[in-house]
Amino acid sequence: MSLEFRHIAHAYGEVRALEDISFTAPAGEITCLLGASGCGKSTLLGLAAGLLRVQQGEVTLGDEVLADAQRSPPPEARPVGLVFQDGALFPHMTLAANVAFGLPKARRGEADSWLAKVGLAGMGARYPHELSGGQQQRAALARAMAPEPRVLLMDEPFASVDIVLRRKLRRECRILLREAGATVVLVTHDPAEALDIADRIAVMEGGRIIQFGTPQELHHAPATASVGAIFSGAQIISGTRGAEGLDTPFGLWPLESLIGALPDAPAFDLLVQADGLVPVADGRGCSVRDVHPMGPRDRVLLQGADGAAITVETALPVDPDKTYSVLPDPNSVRAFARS
Ligand SMILES: Nc1ncnc2c1ncn2[C@@H]1O[C@H](COP(=O)(O)OP(=O)(O)OP(=O)(O)O)[C@@H](O)[C@H]1O
Repeated sequence: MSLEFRHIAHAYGEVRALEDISFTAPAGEITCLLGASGCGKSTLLGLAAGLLRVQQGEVTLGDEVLADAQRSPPPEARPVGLVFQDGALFPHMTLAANVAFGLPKARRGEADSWLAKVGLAGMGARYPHELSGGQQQRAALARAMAPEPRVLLMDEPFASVDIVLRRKLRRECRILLREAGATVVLVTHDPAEALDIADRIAVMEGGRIIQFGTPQELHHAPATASVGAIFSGAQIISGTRGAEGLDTPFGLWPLESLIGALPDAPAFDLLVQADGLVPVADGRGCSVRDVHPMGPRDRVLLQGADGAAITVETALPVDPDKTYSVLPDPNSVRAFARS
């Protein structure tokens, strides 16, 4: 059952947190809300969960209105499971009791099998303080999934887990969620996390969605340079229209380096990939600040005369005592008009 947000706007007094948000989290898929702190992710989740009242617009589940300015059922009356950053297990209850808490009496015996699904087989008799942070978060996931809610809302669910375990846990979590067929909306500020787990991503900035799409769609046609920059190795540098191409702090770039045509504007945000750039030792003034060997390639940080920096990943030898310019590969740079 898909969860749809229609023309949602929200303010906390004078602070406008969300402006005309519309998107659909498709049934059985994982949709990530991705954006920097304060962009409105948790507010959006809170409106669907019933932690906040809808002020403007509506949230629908399938054909039914879940909440609008007139209707705001409490969280427990919504067919929605919630998982928060800290798991928030009941500390005085065993894991099995935690998981059984949301189940009808006849189904309470299922708690142990839900714990087994998240890799906590045989741990039902333990208390939350007897578990690691990652195990607590797994238990919280089991508790949220056990009642088989049609929708699962997750706010930074892996944030309190250490980085090594986080990746493992979110990949396992993705498989479990897909198998359960739940419609999931997951909040994160970490682009790598969104790309790792999401079927679709809503990229948010300043209370708005600037692009909604699959990771492939965002990669192939980013709406802004900042959307393109969520991918590893991507970076944004400044450029202006020159007589024979683009003037950048790292040299003159020919128009052939562009993907598509140059927008009609005097100044640009240029989206470039670190492994699509070639360092050229031509004494043009970019100094070498760092050369970091990373296996097959080196990661090189070059600094232009104006202080701007660019990262280049290259298999070519780079001499820290020389100065360079940087040349992009043909068809590798996306130019966005600078507002
Ligand atoms: N209770 C509140 N009272 C006043 N302003 C609030 C309140 N809650 C959130 N805000 C403001 O609303 C905006 C959106 O906040 P929200 O928590 O939804 O963002 P977020 O993207 O989830 O941020 P984070 O990643 O830091 O949790 C921010 O400007 C925030 O300061």
